[in-house]
Formats: sequence, C-alpha cells, structure tokens
Amino acid sequence: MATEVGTILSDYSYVWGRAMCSLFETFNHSSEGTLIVDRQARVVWINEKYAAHFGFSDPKTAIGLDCEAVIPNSLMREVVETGKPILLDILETEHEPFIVTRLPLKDDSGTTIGAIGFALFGKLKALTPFFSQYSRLHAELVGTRDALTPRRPRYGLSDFVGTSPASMEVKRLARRAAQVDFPVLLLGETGTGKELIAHSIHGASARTCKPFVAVNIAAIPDSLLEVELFGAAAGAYTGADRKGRVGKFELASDGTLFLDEIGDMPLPLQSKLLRVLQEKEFEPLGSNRVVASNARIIAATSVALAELVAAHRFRADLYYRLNVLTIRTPPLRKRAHDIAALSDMILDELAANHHIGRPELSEDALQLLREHAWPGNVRELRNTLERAVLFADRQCIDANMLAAFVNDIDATVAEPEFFRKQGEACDLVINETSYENALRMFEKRFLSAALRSEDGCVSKAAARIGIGRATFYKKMTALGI
Ligand SMILES: Nc1ncnc2c1ncn2[C@@H]1O[C@H](COP(=O)(O)OP(=O)(O)OP(=O)(O)O)[C@@H](O)[C@H]1O
Repeated sequence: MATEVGTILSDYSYVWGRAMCSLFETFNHSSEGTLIVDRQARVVWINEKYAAHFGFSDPKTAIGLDCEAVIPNSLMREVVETGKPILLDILETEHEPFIVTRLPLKDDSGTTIGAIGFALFGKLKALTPFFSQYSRLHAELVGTRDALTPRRPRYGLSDFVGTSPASMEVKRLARRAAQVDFPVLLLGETGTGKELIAHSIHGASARTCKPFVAVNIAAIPDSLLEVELFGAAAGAYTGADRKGRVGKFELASDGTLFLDEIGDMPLPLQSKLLRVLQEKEFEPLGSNRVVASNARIIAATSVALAELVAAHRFRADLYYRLNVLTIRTPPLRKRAHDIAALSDMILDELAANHHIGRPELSEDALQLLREHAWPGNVRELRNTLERAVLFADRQCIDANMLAAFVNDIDATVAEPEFFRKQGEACDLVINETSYENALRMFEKRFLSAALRSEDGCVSKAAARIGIGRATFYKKMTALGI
C-alpha cells in the first residue's frame, strides 16, 4: 500500500493535478462561497451557498451576469484586468463582511482568462478574540517602547556647569563613579543637580545603552511604592490597574535605577531593597515569580541619612550598602563663583526656548544673585531668571529690575517678622498683582522659607509646616521653587 502511494506521488504531473483539485475542493467546501468569472468578469460558475447569500436561490440564474450585478463591491474585474491576485481582503456585503481571496485564472500560455474568488471566512465576530489579543499585544509593545524611549540619560557631565573647586570635585567623583559599578549615594539640598549627576554617571558608564529609570520616593504615597518599585502580579492588589504591573526595578534591569529621596523609603521596603542589592533578585507583589535585576542603584537624598540611621528610621546595613561612593552636591550659596556661568547657561537656554534676543545681566544684577541664599538652589535660580526675562522689556537686566523677582522669596518663617517685613511691600503687591498672584507669591515665600529653615531638606520642611512631602513636591514644581 505504502509503495503504491509512493509510486503515485512520484508522478509529478499527477501530484500537481491532485493538489490543484484538492485545493479547490477544500476551499470550495470549507469556505463561505466560490465564484469564477471569465475574461469579461462575467459569472461563469458560483456555488449554491454563495449564490444564496446574494439572493440567487438557483445559482444558474447568476451565470452570464457581470460580477458586480451578483456581488456588489466585487473586485474580480480588477483581478481579470491586472492579472494579479488580491490575496486577502474584506468584502463588505449587505449582511456581514467576508474575508476573501481573489486569484487570476490563467491558461497554459499564462494569459489571464478569468478569475476565481473564495469567501474564506464569514464570521468575523469569531475573530474578535484574536484581533483583541493582537491589539492588546500591539498596544503593550507600543507602550513599552514609549516607556523606554525617554529613559535614555538626558544629561551628560558637560551639562553640569561650574568651575568652583566644589563643582570640580563633584565632576571628578562622577567620572570616577561612571568607571565602576558600585552603588552611588548623592547628598545635597534640593535643586543642587543630584538628578543631573545621576543621568551623567549613567551616560558615561558602560550601561549607557540600557535604560535609566528615575523614581522620586518622596513623591509617591507609601502604599503605592512597593508596586511602583517591584511590580505586582495580576490581581495582587486593588489599585486601578488589576492587570499586574512591571516595576521600576525590572524596567531598569541591566541599566540604572535612580532612587531620589531614598531617606523617605519606609522601613519594610528598605529590607526588600537591601535584599535586591545583595541577591540581585526580588519577587513582585503577590507573585511567586522571582525576577532577576542587575540594576545599578544611584540613590539621592537631601536629608542627613546618618541622622536617620541614628534615629532608627533608616536601616544601618542598607546605609552602608548604599554609601560606597558618596558625592556631595554643594548648595549654590556655597559656590557663588559658579553663579555667573550658571546664569549664562540659563539665559542662553531661555533665549533659545522663547525665541527672544539673548538677555544680559548687569554687574550689579550678578552681584545681587551672588548674595542671595537660594534655598531652592539652581532650580530656583533658573526660575527667577526666567520670570525676570519674561517680564523685563529690556535686553539688559539690572539689579533694580531683578530685585522684584529675587526679593519675593526673601522671607523668613517667623510670622510677626514676616508680616512686618512685608509691610512696605504690601502696597506694591496690591498695586501690581491680582489676588491670585498675591496668594501664589505668599505660598512661594512661605514654602521657600520653610525649605531654607531646614537647609533645603524637603521632608523636614514639609513636616515643619504640616503638609505631606508629596504635596510639598507638587507645590514646588507648580510654583517653580
Ligand atoms: N551645576 C548645574 N549645572 C547646570 N544645571 C544645573 C546644575 N545643578 C542643577 N541644575 C539644574 O537645576 C535643576 C534642578 O536640578 P536637579 O533636578 O538635578 O536637582 P536635584 O538635586 O535632583 O533636586 P531634588 O532634590 O529637588 O530632586 C535642573 O534643571 C538642572 O538641570
């Protein structure tokens, strides 16, 4: 029997003929319909099922008619005229759409003598799970690509402006940190460039082509932090996203994870972080899956971590693990020498971003900037210059013009003094600004003063005035502190 089949299948033209027949029989039998047209696109053959679908109870009554008279929207004429197949298409019909394929019919010399069409599939709804699965996977792919795109480092070391000895030391240590693969601890007040340095270290390191992922721990409520960092299995928590979530540790794998305001990390999570640093793996919330993470940690804080350790609010073993390579970003008031270069850089950027002529600062304006305390450091300097540039209608900004923008943050927290100090300025505010602006100004002064009173430490400043640190951060961003 096997030899018989083998003999038959060795006959080349027989096999070809059989294949053609089987192909036609299978399509004709299993599909929703078959149609054959001649060189003029007139129907020469149609099966019963397909004819019935278009209202011809007897298929013979459709023979000889133009294909479009039988099947509105038919493209069989195009196939006959071009001799080219339309392998996959959707044919809209009065009842339901069909997935169709249309092939030219050729004679032995290769001349197109007609066309044959099959309606392969009619129940498009049955394909919905397939399409939604495809769409979901596609959306996930796009989302992941988007999520990874901005994770490239935004800054390089040359973006860290400053030639004061303190700034040069920061750059030297950052270069050193880029050459090794240990954790880095960045210490410094808010706005002193810790994130900029973290980006630069990553950008100059061997991990530069891998993701850079930043998390501001102080800005995320404690209850969401574990999921944010370590991810969660589907249905593991009752948040809006029940589908499960990939955590930042996994996203940063092989790259760099920048943990800003590490001092705000709750103690239970500190243990989990320590374990990742030691064992290079972790379990997402509610999952038995062990995820490997080789992310390099760069942590930053504006609080004195050693004090938190002494107060048992930060694990000593984690502190020692993180404190391998420490870089201190100095406050702006301690490197007044850098203010001219920083202001130059900021004014260049402002001119380019706002499409205005490059503003200049007079010498007395620069002196004013050098004498200011800058509780919000470089971020605050940028914001002050931006407002001065946008409000001043002259190319050269002098100390007089600048004073209005610098002074409005020159307040202390002591209440009676605050009001007494503002006594003369009050009229000025009422004359020149709206109620809303005045409130903003007050809020900005108040938060800046709180920050300054706590040496630029956001957590302490927030605690001192009785608001959450996440709220404090939001307000800082909104008010440009
Ligand atoms: N030395 C510097 N040269 C140029 N730009 C700087 C410098 N230091 C800070 N900046 C700029 O100041 C702004 C704040 O810097 P960055 O976010 O890095 O500070 P940070 O210390 O991480 O602040 P926070 O603790 O509030 O997160 C950014 O726009 C940054 O580019």
